Amino acid sequence: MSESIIELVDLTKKYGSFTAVDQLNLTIRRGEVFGLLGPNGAGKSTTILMMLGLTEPTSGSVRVCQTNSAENPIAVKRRVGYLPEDVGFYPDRSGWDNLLFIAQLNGLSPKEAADRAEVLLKRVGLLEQANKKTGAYSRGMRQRLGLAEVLIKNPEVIILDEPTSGIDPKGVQEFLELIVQLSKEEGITVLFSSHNLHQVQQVCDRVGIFVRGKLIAEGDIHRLSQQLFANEPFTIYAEVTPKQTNQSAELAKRLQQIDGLISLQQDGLKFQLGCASNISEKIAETIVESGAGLQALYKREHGLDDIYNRYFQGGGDYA
Ligand SMILES: Nc1ncnc2c1ncn2[C@@H]1O[C@H](COP(=O)(O)OP(=O)(O)OP(=O)(O)O)[C@@H](O)[C@H]1O
Repeated sequence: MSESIIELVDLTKKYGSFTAVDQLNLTIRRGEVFGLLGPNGAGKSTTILMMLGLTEPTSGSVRVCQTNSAENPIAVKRRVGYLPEDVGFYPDRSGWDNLLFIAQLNGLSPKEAADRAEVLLKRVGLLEQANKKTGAYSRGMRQRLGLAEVLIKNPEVIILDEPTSGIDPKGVQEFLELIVQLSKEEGITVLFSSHNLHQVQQVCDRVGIFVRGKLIAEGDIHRLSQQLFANEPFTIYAEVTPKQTNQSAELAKRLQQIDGLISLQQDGLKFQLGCASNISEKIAETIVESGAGLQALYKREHGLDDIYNRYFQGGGDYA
């Protein structure tokens, strides 16, 4: 197992009597893409600010790249790149000028800065628009330039806070692909904070579900799914065309008698069957024997949206 690069131990942040982050324990390993997932106000940004040493924990500790962020924020800042939700640029200067300025602030010589800026603008797909003023950049272009700025100091970790909000679907896809590439090809650890389940599911190796300052679940999606849906690991979907009236009600009764069927939901001609094992064959047989037409039958693994919804079922506990 690779070394841990972010370690939070009993990390707590209070604003007066309000607890924004509540005894958080989390370890993120080098090279992982970790998704911090949670609704608005869950405490994601506060946790990120503590990782960066930009706000002090009330208690507990946070170490990033083996450095205590509260005690030595400058050392952490040198090794960690942070892309906030909205990056500020000089709007009447070009992308190239903005990037060069950041490179020089990070101590690169003019030659190093120019060389690195060219590599990074190419990497984020902005080389052709490098001379355009950033005031005329789209939201997607701004985020890609922001990523280039973050990468200029060769960080070991990048922290992205809602990086794709407001970008069009194609731009989102390109941005997500870039993140995966950075992680896989350059071994950069990525912390991706978002409330977009599908994006997190697409790029993250592991996720942490965060609600009201607490981490209520953590792990890879497959394992979380196994934990939560232990009794019904399979969901099988069937679509039928009844050939007689009332046939679908009759079919529902028959399906309910199949061994291994745990739950059945019906929406018109569509059935959703929670099953203890893969009983697709038996389901198909039952439908055909009932005389109804079988239009479609497919099995789906539980995804992050099922996991998230399951945690929020009965809401009061978590939401
Ligand atoms: N400086 C502050 N003073 C008082 N309360 C704060 C402060 N900063 C954050 N909070 C509160 O702490 C809670 C967590 O906020 P935080 O911004 O960390 O959540 P989040 O998960 O990042 O949400 P979002 O996705 O909306 O940014 C919220 O209830 C917020 O109102």
